[in-house]
Amino acid sequence: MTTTTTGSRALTAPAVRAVALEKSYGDGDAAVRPLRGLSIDFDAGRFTAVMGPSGSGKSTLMHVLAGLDAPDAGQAFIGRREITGLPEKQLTRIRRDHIGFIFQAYNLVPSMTAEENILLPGRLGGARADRGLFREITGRLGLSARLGHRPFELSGGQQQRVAVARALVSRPDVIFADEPTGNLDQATGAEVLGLLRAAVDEYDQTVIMVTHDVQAASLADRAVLLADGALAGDLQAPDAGRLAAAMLEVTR
Ligand SMILES: Nc1ncnc2c1ncn2[C@@H]1O[C@H](COP(=O)(O)OP(=O)(O)OP(=O)(O)O)[C@@H](O)[C@H]1O
Repeated sequence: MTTTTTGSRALTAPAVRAVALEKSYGDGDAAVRPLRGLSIDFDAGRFTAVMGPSGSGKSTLMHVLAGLDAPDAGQAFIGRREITGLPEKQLTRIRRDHIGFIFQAYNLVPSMTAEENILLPGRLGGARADRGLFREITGRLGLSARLGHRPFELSGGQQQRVAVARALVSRPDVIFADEPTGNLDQATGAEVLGLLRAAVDEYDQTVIMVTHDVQAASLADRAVLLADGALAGDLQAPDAGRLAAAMLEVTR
């Protein structure tokens, strides 16, 4: 495995940390508790898959760790920095400078072209995009001919690829990906997973990816399993067979 460190990376291990996170929605009989005292560390420069049954709290965890949603109790850290309770302005800066997101709702700006959407995080931060990297990533994702299109002119899968490119071009310390291959054909999905793997191996970034796909998760260095808002499994160098067995165990 080749690992090139950038030298300027501000984060030290763990890159992301959750401490006793609690989150619930609604009241009384309608209440759901997607996070129930969840604690977990994600080491820097590693690719971790997050698996678990539907409703086990995976997306909620990602939103809380990325500072997009506040927990009811507990703490979330990006590097050494606690993000829980930070004012929105500081959270925005941390997200812009350190985090890339590939979420199920792609959050593309409707009035902007694919190219403008991809370059948006860098523009907000005043950083100049690396054009070579931009061309490589959009080329590998099959977006070169679509860069002038706005989101409504793109298919769901193309919009998802724009969101993937946007999360990668600014080379953030941490990439949170929630089902990043959900809408893609097998070949494009494999390309996305390859880019995420390369972000870790070649650029020392940290990737945390929610997936239901044991094949996709087997490309990760580690897989954690959630059940009922708590940690139910933790596998190093997971293979698809062990993952399928572990998933069966937690869905029982
Ligand atoms: N904003 C919200 N308001 C109310 N309930 C919510 C909200 N977000 C999530 N939930 C509920 O919290 C629970 C956990 O949801 P979450 O999306 O974290 O699960 P998940 O493991 O990602 O599921 P899936 O694999 O189906 O995407 C679910 O019961 C869901 O309906």
